[in-house]
This record gives sequence, structure tokens and C-alpha cells, in this order.
Amino acid sequence: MPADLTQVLDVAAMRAAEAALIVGGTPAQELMETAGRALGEWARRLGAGRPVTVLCGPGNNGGDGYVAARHLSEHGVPVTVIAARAPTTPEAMTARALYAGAVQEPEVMASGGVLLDCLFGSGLSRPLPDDLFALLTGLADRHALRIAADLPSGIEANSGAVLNPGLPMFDVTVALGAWKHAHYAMPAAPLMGALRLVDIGVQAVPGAARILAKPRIASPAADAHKYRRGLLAVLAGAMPGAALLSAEAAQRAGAGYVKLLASTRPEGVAPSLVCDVTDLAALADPRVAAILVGPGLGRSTEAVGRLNAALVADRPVVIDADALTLLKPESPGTAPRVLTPHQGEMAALEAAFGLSAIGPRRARALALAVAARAVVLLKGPDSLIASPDGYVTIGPRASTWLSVAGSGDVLAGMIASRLAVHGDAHRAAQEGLWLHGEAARRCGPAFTAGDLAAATGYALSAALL
Ligand SMILES: NC(=O)C1=CN([C@@H]2O[C@H](COP(=O)(O)OP(=O)(O)OC[C@H]3O[C@@H](n4cnc5c(N)ncnc54)[C@H](OP(=O)(O)O)[C@@H]3O)[C@@H](O)[C@H]2O)[C@@H](O)CC1
Ligand SMILES: Nc1ncnc2c1ncn2[C@@H]1O[C@H](COP(=O)(O)OP(=O)(O)O)[C@@H](O)[C@H]1O
Ligand SMILES: [K+]
Repeated sequence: MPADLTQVLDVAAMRAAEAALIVGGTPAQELMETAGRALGEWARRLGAGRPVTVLCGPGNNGGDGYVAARHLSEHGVPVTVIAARAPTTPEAMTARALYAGAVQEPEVMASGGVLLDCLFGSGLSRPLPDDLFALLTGLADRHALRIAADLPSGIEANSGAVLNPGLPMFDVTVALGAWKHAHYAMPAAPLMGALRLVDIGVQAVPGAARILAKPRIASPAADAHKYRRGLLAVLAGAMPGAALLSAEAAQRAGAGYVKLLASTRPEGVAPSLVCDVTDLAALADPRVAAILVGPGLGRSTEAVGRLNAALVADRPVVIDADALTLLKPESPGTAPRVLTPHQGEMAALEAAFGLSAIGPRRARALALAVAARAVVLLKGPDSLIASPDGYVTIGPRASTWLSVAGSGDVLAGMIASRLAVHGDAHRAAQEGLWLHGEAARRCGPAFTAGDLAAATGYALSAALL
């Protein structure tokens, strides 16, 4: 069976997946051999002739390092191996024995080309002791290129916690076998540099989180018309600018008809955007395929009324921004929902739904998804999507320029537009998150939310079948 290179595993699942490979007939030593050789090959190629220092710890991460060192030596690359601690696992002991070159004491301060950090990987259970922290940071300072084996040492694999403040920045992190949550989670992710993944044959783990894949979006069918493509109702509120931004993105993300619902026509409505001043009455139109409520809604009693009107209309709905702070367990409606909280809105929702705010973001998002019977897109530098049936999708790193006012309104518009097209909340959240990241990539640096909304069509074109 081909390996699964899209899943993101926690340490227990990774160990179980490795154990399954071993039971299936691949000895642990062979797994280490595959991982270590690939690691050595990355160091050789990225080093481009420069010498490599391999820093080895006591566990299997260190074992990978001895295999990498052997591979590098066999290819004529000058290697210095430093054993920070003696190997303790049978595989690491064998790997060390098979490395024919000298192994230096940790006092040796090598310098030069590439540092390959094989001190600790997924087995790190506590902060690095002072001597190892000093050794790692000292070596990192003395090498031009820093590569981490599996994870930078000092990172907790499940949570992405940085256990030692002041860890060095790496240029490349070579994940071994499968992605771990830390590769995509804050605060660890920015320390890792470029990410690469080595295939050691790890099979798909049922229910594992997955990296968000590029969606496959179809063009309108030959017999399409604007209603069949999806009518999206965007509820304007106290500050209509935000809803206008959402609507602008939504018009470019696939829906055939985007209507702004307001009691009076706000200023700045583009001619292409229909503003229905019958306002909430327009929700009775059976052709409304999806609703977006929240951007610029306000938090007044009137805002609560508008949110509830959107929910009782019983159409697939995106609930964003202010509406998230007004949503309650007793709020009406049974239609599919997408909630798009940032960290602050997440805390408000957790309080409203009586949930604990402790634990990794993915677990918190899942708990809310179940409690609110909604797909939850938890936003931030490490955005992720959780669905009530237990699936987690991890957003790949996105442009940090997305941290601009109105960027969330654009995302909500993209998701709502996709929801109007097909009504599937989970798929719409995935498509919207991908389009948001792609639009940002195309915008380059220092864009406005308006630029981002305007780039939606280009992002969509990249995902067309
Ligand atoms: N298994 C496989 O088939 C494959 C595994 N692979 C590789 O194995 C890696 C995982 O290996 P691993 O589980 O041995 O963990 P690793 O990160 O080397 O360290 C654990 C050791 O460190 C110790 N220790 C922990 N924290 C410490 C601290 N702060 N300070 C000091 N000591 C500390 C801990 O001891 P203890 O906590 O019991 O004291 C234990 O001795 C994985 O990242 C990948 O590189 C790949 O080759 C693919 C095939
Ligand atoms: N540092 C960052 N890196 C990547 N994406 C980010 C970063 N900061 C914010 N974002 C994204 O930008 C959007 C901001 O949304 P939100 O917080 O609702 O802002 P606003 O209310 O101004 O629209 C979210 O999609 C979030 O994931
Ligand atoms: K490492």
C-alpha cells in the first residue's frame, strides 16, 4: 500500500503506525535506515559539498543521525559526529556501531557548513538540560545551515510548545515518516524553516488529522444559471463595510448571486452587488442557498435578532465575527453551520458552551464542533478545521500578511460562497481556507483586505478542475 504523506500524527499514533510496520515485516532497524539515509541525503544536497556536523542524542532520533553520518561519509562528505549522550535504544546502538568514523565528545565545538540536529525528536519529554541546550545553541551559532531531524530539539511534538526559550531557528526541518502536529502549530512552526517529509512507508491512520489539500472546484455546468450556482444572502449590520468586504470575496468564489440584506442601502455598494432593502424579509426566499451572518453585525439586541433570523431561516450558514459572541447553545436552527472564530471569539464560545479552554487547539476546536454541531474553523497563524464527526484538517502555513484588518471578513465571504454552491459545511470551510491562503500568496506583501477579496477569482482559478 502506498504511504500516507498527508496525515498529521500525534506521538502515540506515530509509534503505533511504526509498530504496525514492524509487525508487517519491516524491522525497526530498517525503518531507521530508511529515515537516516534520506536525512543524510537532504543534508548532502542542501550542504552542496560543505562539511556536516551531526549532533546525536540518546534515542532513535540520534540513531537516525548515525545512519545519516554513515550515508554522508559513503558519499565523501566530511562529517563530524558528536554524541551528546550515549545511545540507549537497540536500533540507535546498532546505528552507532555501524558508523565507522570517529564519534566526538560533546565538548567539541565543531563549526562550518551544515548542522544536522539529531538530539531529540518525537521522544522529547521535558526541556533540554542546560548542557544540551548550550551545546545545541553553540553549534547552531557556528554553522551556516541548520537542519533538524524530524523536529528541532526542544520542541514538544504533540503541542508545538517550545520547551526551551531561545532555541535556534532552523533552515529546514525534515519530518520522518509522517507530519507531527508541531510542524504546523504555533509557537514551534516558525522555528522550523522549510518543511520536508521523508516517506518510510507509514500507512494511513484512521481518523488522523490531515493537511489541507488543494480543493478541486468545478466550473458552472453548461445549464447553469445564477440561482442554480447558489444565492448567498449576506446580512449587513451596524458596520456594513465588513459585510461588503465579505460580499466582494463571495462574488468571486463561485456563488452565482450574492445579495446584501440591509434595511437601507449602505454607501459604497458596487453596482454588481445587489442590495435588498427588504432586509430580513428576503430570507424567506426559498432560493437562498446559504447565509453569512456576523461581519460588522454589532452586539446589540438588534444584532441578536438578526442572528436568530439567520438561524431560523434554516439554510446552511456561516457564523463569523460578532455573531460568534452572540451564539448560545439554545440558539435556534438545525441547518449545517460553519463557525470561524479567532482566538478571542473561541474563548467566548467556549465560555458560552461550557467548554474547557485547556488543551491543544485541535482538541478545543473538536469539542466546540461537537457541542455546537458545527464545523469550526479556528483561525490564527495555525488555522485548523474541526468537524462534528471528528475530522481535523490542518491549514498549511499561510502568508503572515493575512494579519490585516478585514482579512477574516474576506475568509467568511469565501466560505459562505462555497456553501451557497454546494451546501456542504466541511467542504466549504476547507475550500474557503485554501482560497484565502492562495489569494494571499498571489497578493504578495502588504495587501489590504480589499486586495485580498479582489484576488479571490485568481485563487479560484488555481483550484479549477
Ligand atoms: N521508532 C521508529 O521506528 C522510528 C523512529 N524514528 C526516529 O525516532 C525518533 C523518536 O525516537 P525516540 O522515541 O527514541 O525519541 P528521541 O526523540 O530520540 O529521544 C528519546 C530519548 O531522549 C530521552 N529524553 C527525552 N527528553 C529528554 C531531555 N529533555 N533530556 C534528556 N533526555 C531526554 C528519553 O529518555 P527518558 O525520557 O526516558 O529519560 C529517550 O532516551 C523520531 O523523532 C525519529 O527521529 C525514525 O527513525 C523512524 C523510525
Ligand atoms: N500571522 C498570521 N499568519 C497567517 N495567517 C494569519 C496570521 N494572522 C492572522 N491570520 C489570518 O488572517 C485572518 C484574520 O481574521 P480575523 O482575526 O477575523 O481578522 P478581522 O476581524 O480583522 O477580519 C484569519 O484567517 C487568520 O487565520
Ligand atoms: K532533532
